[in-house]
Amino acid sequence: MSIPGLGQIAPQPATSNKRIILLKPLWEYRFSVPRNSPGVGVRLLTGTADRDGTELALNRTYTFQRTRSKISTYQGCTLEISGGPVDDYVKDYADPSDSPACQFVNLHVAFQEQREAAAARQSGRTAAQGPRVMVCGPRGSGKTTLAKTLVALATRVGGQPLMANVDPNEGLLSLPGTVSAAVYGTMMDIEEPAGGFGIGSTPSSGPNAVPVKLPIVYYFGRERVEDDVPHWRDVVNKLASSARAKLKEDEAVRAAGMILDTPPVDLENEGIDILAHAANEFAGEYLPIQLIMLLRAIANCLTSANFILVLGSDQLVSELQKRFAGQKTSLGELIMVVPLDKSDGVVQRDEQFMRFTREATIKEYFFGDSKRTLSPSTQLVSFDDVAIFKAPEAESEAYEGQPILEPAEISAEMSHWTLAIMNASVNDPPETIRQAPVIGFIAIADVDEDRRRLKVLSPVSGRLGNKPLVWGRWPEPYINLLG
Ligand SMILES: Nc1ncnc2c1ncn2[C@@H]1O[C@H](COP(=O)(O)OP(=O)(O)OP(=O)(O)O)[C@@H](O)[C@H]1O
Repeated sequence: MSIPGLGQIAPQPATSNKRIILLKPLWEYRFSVPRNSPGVGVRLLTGTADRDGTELALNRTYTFQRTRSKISTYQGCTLEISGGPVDDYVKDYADPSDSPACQFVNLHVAFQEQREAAAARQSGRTAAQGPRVMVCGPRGSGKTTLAKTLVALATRVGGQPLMANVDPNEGLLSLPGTVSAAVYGTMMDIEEPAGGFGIGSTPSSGPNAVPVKLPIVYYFGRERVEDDVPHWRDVVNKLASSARAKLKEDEAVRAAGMILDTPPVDLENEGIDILAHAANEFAGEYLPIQLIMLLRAIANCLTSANFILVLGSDQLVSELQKRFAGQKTSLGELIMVVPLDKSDGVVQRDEQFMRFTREATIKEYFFGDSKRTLSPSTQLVSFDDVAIFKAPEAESEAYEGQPILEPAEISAEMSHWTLAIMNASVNDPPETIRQAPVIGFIAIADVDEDRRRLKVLSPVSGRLGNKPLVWGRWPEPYINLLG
């Protein structure tokens, strides 16, 4: 029996859009999946291949959605590509040593030697420390890709490195607007858009294809470091002490070391001359220089980075070399500034794409994705039963150069914003609340000012009343999550 109307649809001929591509050693299959595409399927038929360092299993079809990335191979491989639409091409290298991947793998080998030496020394009485690597460069130079690759290669040989991110523009295992760190002791989920660095790799009430990672997250609530440098420094300091504690207490993590992803450094507009000025000449005025100082602060506070990798900027290399030449870490190691080529495959992601990605990440946090459906709880909460804080505007009198929090007046303006739930008590001083780790996020679905009630979307059920919520200024409130 057929349902009236539906039985009359003519069967569609099955079309196959499968193609086979061959990659020689160090070639890349580069792809960009448009946002309305159901995804591109990639199946490894022969050889070995990886996405940013994490290997593909043989004969399994991986589906990549809303991402721009690459599949690389060290030994050569054959791939079957299906689905789409997708913009893609094969990047060949007449001389494989021209591929930036060669530099990356050489770096990994050097770090691995340091890790093995650290592990060997650890069996004695000395608590040895693996490499602490800071990745920096201009916007869109491939920083996150390199950091991800180094972490993936380390975990492939059994290491458990600590990955930290202090660029609030893209969250690591968290929503944008945060800084975070996590130990990577297991493989990454390469199918998720961020390739193992996304929110889909964290614990949730749904099933996970690969073991989840447990990040420590601090809330910045701004897009760029320059939007509130003092607060960014505070949260980075907090993250640094958490990272230090982890490296101290866990021998496996200490031996594997740390990889740190940093915000983009923009030198182009100011020029290298400015960089020669002394620190007191540029207080707050020249952001690029300020950023370099901040990078240095990170290097110092995150247990002394002993390698600074610089992607695609000779200017930044020379500036950092000047600043760090001959300097040693607190452990007495020389700080090495290593210049690296930027891959020509790195995609410049425009604001529209980034906005779409942010929206999709927030949606995924509450509702899951195609592999894992989550059911957030919807709660009606009285204005009197929640404590929401926000930072005063930098220009306001309450700010006075110091970032503090003040109780926020609940109004319709809050609709569709995502708020951070802080691991603190509502009675704690504002500074403690602002610098507390984040437990999770809620979204304000609706504000009923007449009845003084909020409609809140939360990943788990349970009262919100005893935890302070912080309302940042970014990411923007553009989604109506309940449709
Ligand atoms: N060789 C490559 N081929 C294709 N895509 C690539 C390649 N390398 C990097 N990408 C993609 O380019 C985009 C930007 O790379 P990445 O995030 O590593 O740069 P970034 O320097 O960290 O960016 P930002 O400055 O915005 O933080 C990502 O989508 C990444 O997957």
